[in-house]
Amino acid sequence: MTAFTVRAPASSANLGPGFDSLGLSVPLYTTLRITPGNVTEVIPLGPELEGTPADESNYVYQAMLLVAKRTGLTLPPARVEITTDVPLARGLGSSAAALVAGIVAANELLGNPLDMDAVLDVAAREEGHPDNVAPALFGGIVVATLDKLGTHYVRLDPPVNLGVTVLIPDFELSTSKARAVLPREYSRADAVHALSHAALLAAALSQGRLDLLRHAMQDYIHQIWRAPLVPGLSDILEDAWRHGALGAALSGAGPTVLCFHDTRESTAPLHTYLSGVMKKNGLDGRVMDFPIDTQGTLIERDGLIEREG
Ligand SMILES: Nc1ncnc2c1ncn2[C@@H]1O[C@H](COP(=O)(O)OP(=O)(O)OP(=O)(O)O)[C@@H](O)[C@H]1O
Ligand SMILES: N[C@@H](CCO)C(=O)O
Repeated sequence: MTAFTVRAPASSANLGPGFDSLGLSVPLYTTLRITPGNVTEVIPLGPELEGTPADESNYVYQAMLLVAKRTGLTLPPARVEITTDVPLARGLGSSAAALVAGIVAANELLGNPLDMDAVLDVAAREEGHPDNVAPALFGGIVVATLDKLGTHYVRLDPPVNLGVTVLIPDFELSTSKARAVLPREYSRADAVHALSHAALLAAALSQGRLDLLRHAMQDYIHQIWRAPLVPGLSDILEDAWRHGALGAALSGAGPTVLCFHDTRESTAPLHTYLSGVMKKNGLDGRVMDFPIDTQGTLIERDGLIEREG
């Protein structure tokens, strides 16, 4: 078998009330170069991956082993080079990109025993929720559920004129720490608020109703509990619309904050506002605009790009 490359995108999960069930794909990428050979080598490259293991305990290789476990097949030896421009532990799905890239690479190495729905199910079960792995695999916006019957999803093409602006603070917040602050139980009023807003948000995104995003993205399930971990978050959720945002949310488990914008409008006022919030809170970081990635995970072999999903 010849060498091949797998590229999986970053993602932003939850989008406010769609906790553990709604996410979109962001065009920053984790890339694996897989070269079949006589020995297995795992080689993380670049500053973002400094400190990640250069052996089979690396999360990417552990993801590859999940396919061997699911199928009962043995992974052939290969050199696995890993690069990424997804910032780690910032709420942009770095672990999901690594997981999906590893699973897709192992599936390819083994002759594709798993179809894409099975790839998603392996990834969602490992991550514990499908809201990052589904958009990382399929691109676009994905609504997904995970339960004992399997992983079910609907992929939406992003509405025209919808872009994202992300504020990526210069500090890490692990998903496990940001989940530990959440309550174990919620009231019926909170449950009804969450499911009605998540349903409205999914419907609004599917119909291109950008006017509804700000209202539909209200959330009391996770953002209020996580706000103390993310200086400035409460202000941004309250005020970003005054500076051109169509809606705002904590991205995944944070600390990145995501705003939707209309691509026909300048995002300069939003950038000025978000940079000001960071400064006021003594934070460094980046504010960046992105389209929503629509390609998801791709395999490239001999210059030919194959669509996964
Ligand atoms: N390319 C990679 N190679 C090896 N390990 C990685 C890679 N990408 C992510 N990881 C592991 O995943 C951890 C980050 O996962 P975590 O779930 O805390 O945050 P995230 O996935 O970036 O954010 P979120 O889930 O909130 O969107 C890193 O600290 C690292 O251990
Ligand atoms: N839905 C997850 C996404 C982060 O992995 C959370 O908010 O904890």
